[in-house]
Amino acid sequence: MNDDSSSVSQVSLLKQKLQATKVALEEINEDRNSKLMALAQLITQMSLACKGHNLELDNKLAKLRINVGNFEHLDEVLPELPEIERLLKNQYHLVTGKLEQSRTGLTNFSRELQRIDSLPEKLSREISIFRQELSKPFHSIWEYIPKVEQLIGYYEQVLLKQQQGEVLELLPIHRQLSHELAQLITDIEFPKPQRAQVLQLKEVLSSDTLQVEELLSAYQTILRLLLENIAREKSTSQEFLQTLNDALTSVRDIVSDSYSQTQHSQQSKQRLNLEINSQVNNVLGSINEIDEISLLKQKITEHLSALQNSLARKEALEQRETALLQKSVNTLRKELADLSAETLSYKERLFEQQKINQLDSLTQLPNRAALDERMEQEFRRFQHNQSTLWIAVADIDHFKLINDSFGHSTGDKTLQVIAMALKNSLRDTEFVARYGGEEFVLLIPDVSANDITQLLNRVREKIKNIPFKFKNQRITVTLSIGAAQVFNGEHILDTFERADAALYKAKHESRDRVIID
Ligand SMILES: Nc1nc2c(ncn2[C@@H]2O[C@H](COP(=O)(O)OP(=O)(O)OP(=O)(O)O)[C@@H](O)[C@H]2O)c(=O)[nH]1
Repeated sequence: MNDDSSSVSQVSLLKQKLQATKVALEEINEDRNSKLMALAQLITQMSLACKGHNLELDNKLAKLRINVGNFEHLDEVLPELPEIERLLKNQYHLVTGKLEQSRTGLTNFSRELQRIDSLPEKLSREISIFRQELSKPFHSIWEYIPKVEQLIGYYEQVLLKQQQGEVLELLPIHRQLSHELAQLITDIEFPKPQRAQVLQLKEVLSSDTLQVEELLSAYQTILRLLLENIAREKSTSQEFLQTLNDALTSVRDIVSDSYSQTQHSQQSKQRLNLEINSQVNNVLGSINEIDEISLLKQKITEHLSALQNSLARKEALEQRETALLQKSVNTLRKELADLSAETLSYKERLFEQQKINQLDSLTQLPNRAALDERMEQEFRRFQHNQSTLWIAVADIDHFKLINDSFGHSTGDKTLQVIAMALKNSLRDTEFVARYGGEEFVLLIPDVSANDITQLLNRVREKIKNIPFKFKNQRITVTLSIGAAQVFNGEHILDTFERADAALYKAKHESRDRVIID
């Protein structure tokens, strides 16, 4: 019994140990599985990181991911591993080679960047340090990418610097060109539809913030406008010449037609005249030869009838000739009337163009070309009549200040108002032109030396009293005027010089005054 009970207890002990071992084994299994799971996850992640470099490697890694995730097929993984390892090694060498190539590329590019002349010194130093860093090899793509970013950053800075350089670099020659162009378009007369655009261009060209691109584009626009005008003018002249040519051709045709018809009827007439003469001779012959009165009567009647017939033909011929002549004359008259209408309209257009060419587009006062013409006329009149003639040069005081304080377009409006006031303060026989900028020239005939100062001071006061109001500010605009009388024996251009010198004096004697030389 005792033996039996001890056997039972031994069996029970063994059972317990077995149970404990089973539990321990299960724990080991679980532990192994969880470690394998972690390993499988690591392999999966790593293989995913390698994806996309090499198709063969990708396939192997995909298979590996599936098999390590499934423990039952773990054995199938083992034979594949050496091949995967070989592919990975190859891939590693390939990537290292590529990285090395990229490093050389970056080094070359950074060296090129450093060669740029306008490279700021600070940037050049930064690139030198960058190049030193590039001397160490890259181990992974992750070292390469930031370097590329860095280099792109330097490149951007270089571009920015160059762009800024281009924008800011408005050389004195550009300023001079813009002023010359602004002056040029003031002197040229543009047709009405183009004027607003030209004034706008002038404003751009006079702006302090002018950019080179704006200057170039202004040149381009003005050139285009001028070419358009030339083409228009050319086609107007061509149209006129064409009409003239057509009219002359048809006149020539009419004249040559009527000439050949005249020739033809001249021959017919000669023939008829011969006929008539011979018929008259026949009558005379019959009178001489025939004595018997009844026979004579019969013969003469025959001759007279033939004569009548010839005369009727001659009359018909002459009527036809007159009718044709009338027709030719009518056609010629019509052609000439058309031509003269066309010539008149062309003359009017030319005259209009001439008038436009002599007007200043901003102020609508006569321009410098008109002034030259008028000066010559007045000078001739002065020489012929020995009358008096004055030249006055008037200049707005501190006009630049108006532009600078209130803008160029306010300056333009001021010029327009003053121009109108100047024009209205003169008599019809007197003349005012815009000489350029804020300068006007007056030609005043038939005024005595006593009256000229008073006259010009009246003009000066008139301008001074214009109630200008800019930006709610009451502004007084004044004029300085210099004047001189044309002397006997002096050329008018010398008088102009003296008037200009007098203006210079007025400017230096605190402005807003008239000085007579
Ligand atoms: N708005 C405008 N300004 C013009 C025009 N033509 C010339 N100007 C400006 O007129 C100004 C003339 O300046 P300055 O020659 O220094 O003469 P100012 O300021 O009148 O000074 P003083 O003549 O010495 O009293 C410049 O700023 C020119 O740009 C124009 O058609 N329109």
